Amino acid sequence: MFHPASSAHENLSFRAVARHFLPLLRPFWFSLCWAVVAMVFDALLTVLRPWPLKIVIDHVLSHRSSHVPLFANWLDHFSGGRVAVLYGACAANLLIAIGTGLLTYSYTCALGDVAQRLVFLLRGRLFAHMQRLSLQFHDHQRIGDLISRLTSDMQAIQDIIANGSILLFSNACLLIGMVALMFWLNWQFALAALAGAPLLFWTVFQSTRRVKAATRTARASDGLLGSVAQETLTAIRIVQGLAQEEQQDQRFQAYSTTSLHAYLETVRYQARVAPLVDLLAAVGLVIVMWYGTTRVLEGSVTTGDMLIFFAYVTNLYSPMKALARLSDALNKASVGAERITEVLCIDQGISERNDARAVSRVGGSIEFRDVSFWYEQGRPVLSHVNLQIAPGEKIAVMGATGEGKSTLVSLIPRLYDPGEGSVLIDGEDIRTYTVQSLRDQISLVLQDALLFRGTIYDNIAFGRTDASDEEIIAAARTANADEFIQRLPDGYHTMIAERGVTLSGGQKQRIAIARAILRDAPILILDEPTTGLDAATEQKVVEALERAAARRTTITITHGLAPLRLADRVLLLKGGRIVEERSFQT
Ligand SMILES: Nc1ncnc2c1ncn2[C@@H]1O[C@H](COP(=O)(O)OP(=O)(O)OP(=O)(O)O)[C@@H](O)[C@H]1O
Repeated sequence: MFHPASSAHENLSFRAVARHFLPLLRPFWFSLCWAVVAMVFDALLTVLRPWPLKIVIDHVLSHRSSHVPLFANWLDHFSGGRVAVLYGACAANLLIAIGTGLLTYSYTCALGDVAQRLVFLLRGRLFAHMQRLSLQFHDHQRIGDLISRLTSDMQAIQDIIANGSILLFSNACLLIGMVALMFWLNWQFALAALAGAPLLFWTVFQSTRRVKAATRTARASDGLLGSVAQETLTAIRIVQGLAQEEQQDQRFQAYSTTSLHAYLETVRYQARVAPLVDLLAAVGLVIVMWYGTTRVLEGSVTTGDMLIFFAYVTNLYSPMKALARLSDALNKASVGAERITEVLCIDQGISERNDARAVSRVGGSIEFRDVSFWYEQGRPVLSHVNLQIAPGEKIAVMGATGEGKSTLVSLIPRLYDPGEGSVLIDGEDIRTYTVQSLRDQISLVLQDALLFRGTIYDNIAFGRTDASDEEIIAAARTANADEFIQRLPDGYHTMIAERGVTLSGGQKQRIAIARAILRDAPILILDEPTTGLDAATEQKVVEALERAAARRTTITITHGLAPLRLADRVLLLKGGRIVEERSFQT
C-alpha cells in the first residue's frame, strides 16, 4: 500500500525515476543539445577572459614572450608593435563579452522553454494518472499531499531545469576548463593552487547527502501540511460550527514545525559550506601568491601566468560555491522527481481485459451473482450476494448504517471489483465491457451533490458536454430545477462556487438530478438522494427523481420512506447479505 506520509520513496531507484523522466525529454533533444553546446562555448569564452590581460602584461608591459595556447608563436613573431597588441587585447575582451552574452541568452531561452514544456507534459500525465487510479488508492490518500506533488514538486523540477542545470553545467564546464588550463600552464603550480579542492569536494558531497535527507522529510511534511489546510478549509463550516479552530491550528502547527525543522537543518548544512569554500579559496590564493611570486622572481613563470592563476583560483571557488548552493535546488528537484515517480509507478487502476469490448447501450438488467467483497482481508462487507434486477425495474436498498449499501452499488460502475463472484449487465460480466463504455451506461446521484466551480449550465452538462441548450433546460425542468434557476440573477449562467456552497441542499440536489437526467443513461443509481432535506424540498426532489427514473433501471439507497415511492421492490441488507425482499408496489 502506498503511504505518501512515509518516506517510502527512499527506496525508489534512480532507474525508476529515469524510466519515467527520460522519455519525456525525447521531444526536446534538439533544444537540450543546443543548450549544452552553447554552455560549453560559453564556458570556453569565460575561461579565456583573463588571457587578454595576461598578454598585455607579458607582451606590452614586460616585453616577454607569453605562454598563450595556439597564439604563442604568432604573438612572439608579431611585427605590428605593442600598441597593436594592446588594441587586439581590448577587442578580444569585448568580443568575449559579446560572445558570452549571446550564448547565455540562447541557452537560457532554450532551457527555460524545455523546463516549461516538460513540466506541462509531466503535470498532465500525473493528473491523468491520478484520476484513473482506483478508489482503493484514493481511499488511502490525502488530497493535499497529491496536490503538492502536482504543484510544488513540479515547480522544483521546473526550477532545476530552467536555472539549476545552467548553473550546474556551465559551472562544471568552467571548472574543467580552468583546471585544464592551469595544468597546461604549469602543473606544479596547478597542484599547489588546487591543494584544498579535494577537502572542498568531500565537504560539499557530505553536506548534499544530509541536505537531501532533510529535504525529503520537509517535503513529506509539506504534503501533510497541504492536506490539513485542504481538509480544514473544505470542512470550514463544521470546523467553525464546532469551534475546532484551535485543534486544527495545532495539527497544522505540528506538521509546520516538522517542515520548519527539516528546512532549518538544510539551511544549517548549506550555511556551513559557504564559509568553508571561502576559507579554502583564501588558502588557495595565499599559495598562489607565495608560490607564484617566488617563481616569478626566479623567472620560471611570467607575471601574466601568475595573473591567470590568481584569476582562476579566485573564480574557481565561486563555481564550487554555486554548485554547493545548487545542492538545495537539486535535492528539492530530485525528491520531487521521486515523489512524482512514486505515484506514476502505482498500477492500481481498474484493470481492463485485453478483449474488453465497448458496449453502446445496454437494456439495463443487472445481476449480482454470488458476490462477496471486502476492503480489508478477513472483514467481508458483502457475502455471497445474489440479486437480479430486470430492465427498467426500480429497487430500493435499505439497511442500517455501515451494512454495505453504498459498497453494493459501487460495484456496478466498477468503482471496486468484487473479491468473489461477478456483476452482470444484460447477462454479461461487466469486466467484459470497457470501463468507459460501462460507466457511460450509468448515472449517479449521491447524497452530497458534488458541484464544480463554474456556471449552473456547465454543472448540468458535466456528464454530457455535447448537450444542446434545449436539452439542458429540458433536463432542468424535469428535475424541478428550472423554476429556481430562472429566479437566479444570471439564470443558467450563474456561477456557483466550489462544492456548490452558494446553493441550498435541495437546489444542489436538483442540479445533480438534472445532470443525471441529461446523461440519459439506462441505469440510474441514487445514493441517499434526499438525506438532509426538509419535507417540502424532499417532495420536490422525489418528484424529480420519479421523472428521472422513468424507463430506467433504478437502484435507490435510502434510510427515509419518501424515496420508496420510486421502488417496485425493497431489499434489506444486513450482515453483508440480502435478508429480506419485499415487493413494495403492485
Ligand atoms: N474505502 C473504504 N475502506 C475501508 N472500509 C470501508 C470503505 N468504505 C466503507 N468501508 C466500510 O465498509 C462498510 C460498509 O460501508 P458502506 O459505506 O457501504 O455502508 P452503507 O450501508 O452505505 O452505510 P451508510 O448508510 O452509513 O452510508 C462499513 O463498515 C465501512 O466502514
